[in-house]
Amino acid sequence: MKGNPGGRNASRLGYRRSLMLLSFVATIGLGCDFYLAESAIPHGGLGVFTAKPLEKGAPAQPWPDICVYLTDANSRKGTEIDTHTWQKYRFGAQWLGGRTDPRAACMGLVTTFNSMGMKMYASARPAADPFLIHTNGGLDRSKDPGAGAITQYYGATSETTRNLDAGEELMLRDTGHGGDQYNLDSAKEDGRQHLNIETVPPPKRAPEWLQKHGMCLDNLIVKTATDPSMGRGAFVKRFLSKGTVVAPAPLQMYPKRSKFSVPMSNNDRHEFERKHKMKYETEQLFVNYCFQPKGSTLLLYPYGAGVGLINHSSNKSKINVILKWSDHHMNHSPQWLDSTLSLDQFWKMQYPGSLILDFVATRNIREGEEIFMDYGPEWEKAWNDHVQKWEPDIIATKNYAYPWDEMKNHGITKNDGSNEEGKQQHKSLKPFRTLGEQETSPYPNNLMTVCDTRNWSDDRDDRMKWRPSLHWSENLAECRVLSRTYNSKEETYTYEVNVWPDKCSTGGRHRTCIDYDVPHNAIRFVDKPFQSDQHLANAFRHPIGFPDHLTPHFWRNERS
Ligand SMILES: C[S@@+](CC[C@H](N)C(=O)[O-])C[C@H]1O[C@@H](n2cnc3c(N)ncnc32)[C@H](O)[C@@H]1O
Repeated sequence: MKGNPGGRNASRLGYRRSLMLLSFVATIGLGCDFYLAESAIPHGGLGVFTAKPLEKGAPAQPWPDICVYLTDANSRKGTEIDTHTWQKYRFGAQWLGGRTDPRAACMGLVTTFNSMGMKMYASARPAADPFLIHTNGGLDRSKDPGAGAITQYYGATSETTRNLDAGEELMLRDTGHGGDQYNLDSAKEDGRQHLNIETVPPPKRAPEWLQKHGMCLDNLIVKTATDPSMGRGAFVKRFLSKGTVVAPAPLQMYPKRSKFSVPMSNNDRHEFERKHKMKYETEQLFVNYCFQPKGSTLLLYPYGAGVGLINHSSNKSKINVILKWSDHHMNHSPQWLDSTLSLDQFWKMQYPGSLILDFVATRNIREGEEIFMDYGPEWEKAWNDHVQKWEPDIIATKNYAYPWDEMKNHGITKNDGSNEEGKQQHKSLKPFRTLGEQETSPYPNNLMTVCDTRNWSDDRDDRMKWRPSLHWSENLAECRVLSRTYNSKEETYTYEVNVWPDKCSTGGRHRTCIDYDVPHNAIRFVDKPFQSDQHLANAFRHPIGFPDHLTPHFWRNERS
C-alpha cells in the first residue's frame, strides 16, 4: 500500500525520529560554524576551525573583521606590534600616514588563523577590496564627538582557497610581505618544538570534538550600534542563555601604554600642523580597543572575533555580559595569575593567546540584541568630559569629504574591483576628473586617487595597457587621471593614468609610468596621509577599564 504505510505508528516513528534529530543537533551543536580551539598542529597554540564543509572561495569567517591601525608606535621594541598584526597593504592602509609603516591589528578570525608559510594545506587567504566598506561607522567629524575614536578599517575578510571538510583548521597561505603572522616558523624560532611541516597531516579536528573542546566564534555579528553615536556594535546572532560564553577573547599584551603615545617633538608637531592644516592626535587609536587594569601600565588587547565591537553601558538593564577568565585549558590564568610571580617572570612566559578572557552572558540574550559591557566609571567620566568639551575641528572639517561618499557619487559601489560584474553602466556616471580639470575644479583637500593595477616591473615599457592586479588592495598605486574616453557601447569610462611613484621605480630611478584603458571601477578615492579621522587631535582616547577582581597584584606596577 502506498500513501500512509504505517498509520499512527508511522507518525509516532516520525515524531521519535524528529526527537532523535533534535537531540543529534543538540549533541553536535550545529549552529556554531567556527570554533577557536587548540590547534591541530603540534605547538601551534590556538587555531580556528570550520565546523561545516566549505566550498573553495567561500568566506572563511562569518563576517568581516575590523582592523585598528597602529601608525606611529613609539618604538617597535616593547610593543611587539609585529606579532599578530598585518602589514599596511593587507587592508588598504597604504596612505594612512606615519613615520613608521602602519601595522593592522585585526580583531577576529584572520588574526587567529595559523599559517604554514607558503605551502602544504593552506586553506584561507585575506580577500576582497576593503575600500568600499571602510567607513567611520556612520560618525562624522563635523558633528560627532565619537569621530576618530573608532577605526574606519572595517571589512577585512578571508576566503577559502580550496574545498574544506567539516572540522578542518583554517590555515593561511603565505602571509606575504615577509610573513607577518605568528606561525609554525615562529614557533620553531621560539625553540618550542622542532617541527617538520612536511610530515604534519592536514590539521583537522572532529566536529564533535570541537563542540566539546572548542570556543564558539560566531555568536556575534557587527552592525551600526543601536545608539549610532557609538559607531558600530556587536549583536548576537542567536538566542544565548544566561551563563553562555558569548565570545572568547585571547589577549595580546603590551607592557606600557606610554608606547602608544605619538612620538612627535613639539617642533615636528608644529611643522606637521602647519603643513597639513590640522592638529595632530597625541595617542594611538589602538588604546581605545584595549583594556588597562587600574594601577598598571599594561594594555591588554582582546583579539577575539567581534569582541572589539562591544560598546559600553553603565545601565544595569542594558549590560548583558561580564568578563571572566576562561575555563579553557589553553588559558593560563589559574597557573600564572594566582601565583607569586613577578611581572618580569610573567612577562617572559606570556605569549599571544596565553591568557583568554570570556565575555559571559549575565542573563538570557535574545537573538538580535546588542551586547553591552560596563567599561567602568573612569571611562564613562572621560567620555562625558570629552563630549562636554568637544567641538568640531573647523580647519580639518573645511573642504573635507569622506572617500566612501565620493566613491558612491562616482558610482563605485561594487566590492569586486575590476572584474565584469563590477563594471559600472550608467549614462549618468560621474567621471573621475583629469589633472587639467582639477586645476579649475579641484577635489576636496584630503582626497587622492589610487588605481588597482598589476605590478610594474623592469621589463615593462613606460606605457602599458592596464591589467588588473591579482589581489585587491595589495597592488594599489597612487595614480592621476590624464585623460578619459567614454565608451558609449559599454556606457562607461576608461582612463589614461599616470601611476606614481611607488610602482615605477627601477634601480632607485623613478619613472613616470602610464597605464591606459584603466576601467572606471579600478579607481578609488582614499584620504591623503594623516587626513583620516583617526588623526584628528580632538578625537577621544581612553582604554577600557579592566575589572579589579581579575587583576593580579603583580600587574599593578604604577607608582601612585
Ligand atoms: C572598543 S570600541 C567599541 C566599538 C566601536 N563602537 C566601533 O565602532 O568600532 C570603543 C569605542 O567605541 C565607542 N563607544 C563605546 N561605547 C560607547 C558609549 N557608550 N558611548 C559613546 N561611544 C561609545 C567609543 O568611541 C569607544 O572609544
